[in-house]
Amino acid sequence: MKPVIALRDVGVAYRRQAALQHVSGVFAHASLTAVLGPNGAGKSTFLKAVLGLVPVESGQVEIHVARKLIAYLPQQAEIDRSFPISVLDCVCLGFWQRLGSLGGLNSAMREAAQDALRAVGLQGFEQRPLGSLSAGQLQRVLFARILVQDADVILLDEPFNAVDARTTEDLLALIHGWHAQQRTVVAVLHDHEQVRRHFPQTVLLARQLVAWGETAEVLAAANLQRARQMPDASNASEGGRWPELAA
Ligand SMILES: Nc1ncnc2c1ncn2[C@@H]1O[C@H](COP(=O)(O)OP(=O)(O)OP(=O)(O)O)[C@@H](O)[C@H]1O
Repeated sequence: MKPVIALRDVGVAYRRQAALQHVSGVFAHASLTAVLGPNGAGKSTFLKAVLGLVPVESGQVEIHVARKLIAYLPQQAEIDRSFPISVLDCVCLGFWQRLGSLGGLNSAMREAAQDALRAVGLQGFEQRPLGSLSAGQLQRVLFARILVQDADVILLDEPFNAVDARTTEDLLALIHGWHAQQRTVVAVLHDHEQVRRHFPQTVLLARQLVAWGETAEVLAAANLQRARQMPDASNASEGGRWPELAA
């Protein structure tokens, strides 16, 4: 399979403190990959390094797709929900990279944004201010924005955080839809069982790369044990899944 993104011995540091070291691997075209690891393992940093949002201190990130064809969903905590914008306008931001700063929205785009809101179950929410939404509704809006973005590569940072089971199922269905359309999807997640069920490939991080490949092999007990031994990994992720599954 054609590589879309390749990392070669990538390292990232914040104020000289290493957050990621020696990460090498390839995302193949149309792959569906989870990024797992304990809190502080460098998962968000990994996505940001791929996107060029943090400088790599060593190694290289090779991107074999136009930057405007990469969509990114940051963690909800990084999104300014007080920004005075309607739900429809927020979805329309997904067109921005195609339009550039001077392009205008046309009626076809507004219709596509409405279709996207329908697809995520938020018909009728068009004029609601973003700040009035629940966490799950906001995540649906952000998925609608990715739908209109029509990206080849989609990077999601903890897309199911603070989202209920029903919304998670709906959003997982969208992810499977993107995968079926031959898009390359990478998601930072915490729920190992969910990863085993839905994500064929996994990157397991613990400040360094523990393993990258087929999910069943990556999530072998020995690898989970190695990830757990990362300094500070005792702060078990979501429901204590690290100790429970690594045993
Ligand atoms: N902007 C920053 N400045 C300084 N240190 C940072 C910054 N961002 C992250 N770090 C540190 O880098 C390390 C990796 O952080 P990162 O957010 O990538 O981990 P993570 O695996 O995504 O964690 P979590 O599961 O808690 O979201 C942590 O020790 C974190 O404190």
